[in-house]
Amino acid sequence: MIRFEEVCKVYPDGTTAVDGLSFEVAEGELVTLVGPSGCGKTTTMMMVNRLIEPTSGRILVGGEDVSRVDPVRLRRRIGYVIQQVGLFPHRTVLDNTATVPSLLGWKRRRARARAAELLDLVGLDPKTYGDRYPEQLSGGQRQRVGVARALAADPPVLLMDEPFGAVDPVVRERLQNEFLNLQATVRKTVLLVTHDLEEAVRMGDRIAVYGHGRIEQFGTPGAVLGAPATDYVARFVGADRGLKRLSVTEIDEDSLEQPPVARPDEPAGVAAARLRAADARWAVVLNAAGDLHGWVSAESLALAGDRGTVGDLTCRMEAWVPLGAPLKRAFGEMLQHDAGWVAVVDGERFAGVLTPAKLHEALRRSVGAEALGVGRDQVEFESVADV
Ligand SMILES: Nc1ncnc2c1ncn2[C@@H]1O[C@H](COP(=O)(O)OP(=O)(O)OP(=O)(O)O)[C@@H](O)[C@H]1O
Repeated sequence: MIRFEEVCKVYPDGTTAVDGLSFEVAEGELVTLVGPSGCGKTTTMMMVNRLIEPTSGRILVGGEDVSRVDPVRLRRRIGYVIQQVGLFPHRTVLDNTATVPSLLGWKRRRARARAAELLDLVGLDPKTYGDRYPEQLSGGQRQRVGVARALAADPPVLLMDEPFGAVDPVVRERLQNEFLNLQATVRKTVLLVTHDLEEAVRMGDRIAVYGHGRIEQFGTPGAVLGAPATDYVARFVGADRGLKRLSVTEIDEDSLEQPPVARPDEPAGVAAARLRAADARWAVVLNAAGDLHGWVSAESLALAGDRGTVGDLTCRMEAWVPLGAPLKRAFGEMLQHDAGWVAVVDGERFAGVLTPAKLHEALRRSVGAEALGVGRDQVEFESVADV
């Protein structure tokens, strides 16, 4: 969808900002460009919408050489989100959002209706915020308007230059997650520039790690963190890449342990005997459909003796995560609840539990698989007991 072919940019003063760049962003893919300050990320991005012209090489968008498209028309087809947002101070939020549809000649009513729809999509109630001016918004809200405006004319391509750079880390993480949810629906082809590796890893389907004017490695976040292609990339991703991998490795069903199970309507004594025989200290409580009710300790079952059912003694499950969530989230839940394990659910269905040992095993498996360049499903590893 976006294709760079041997693109170079040398500024008039002789600075080579981009040096023979070739890569592709597939339709619906989000690629992050990450690297230290001054390595050519912004130059790369601005050549796509012709705010900067390359010295040599070609850039294609949707198969069309951008140098043959009128720049103004081109920019209306490409959403652009920048750190400073660049909202018009004297226009309301609604009018700011409707900018591109209006320029494209949409009728005023249609443009404003579309803008309201987009504000809603980025989490700003158009009735509350639509008539405000940019200065009456928080930094995070302004960024959301920036995203809404870029999406208003439904461009297939979105360029984002440090889009979440101007807000504090907490708001930043929230905006990143909101954007990822949005992207799951709108599926734009996105090129996102950042100097923050965490952001690149969290947001990108693939990451391009920039050295000076060149891509040092282009691959999935897992591959870049797990198997840095060069010393430069290894230094850039840093020694704590194992920890960063927690953010990109998903919890899968194979990584889970299956603890003993009890039913809510079961007599406490029956469950107690079963747990004793299995030498287990607790069981998960599931209903007949396999949905998670909570957990019960062997101790409370033993104390109850012949009185009552498992359901009476069931405790709420505080620490749980959905299947497919990153390992980092499971780790966070364990720490937050001071728990030795965390339940994993697939919708309502209980899928298993993740223990620290299983978490470690899953992490090792994903690092090993990426380093060998083989799919995770093709790899068999020793179990925790063998380690
Ligand atoms: N108009 C210009 N004239 C000369 N050199 C320039 C010009 N614009 C940028 N450069 C140089 O080109 C190189 C790449 O700049 P660019 O802005 O693309 O980097 P970047 O990776 O986006 O950096 P940052 O993260 O700091 O924004 C830098 O060395 C910069 O000084």
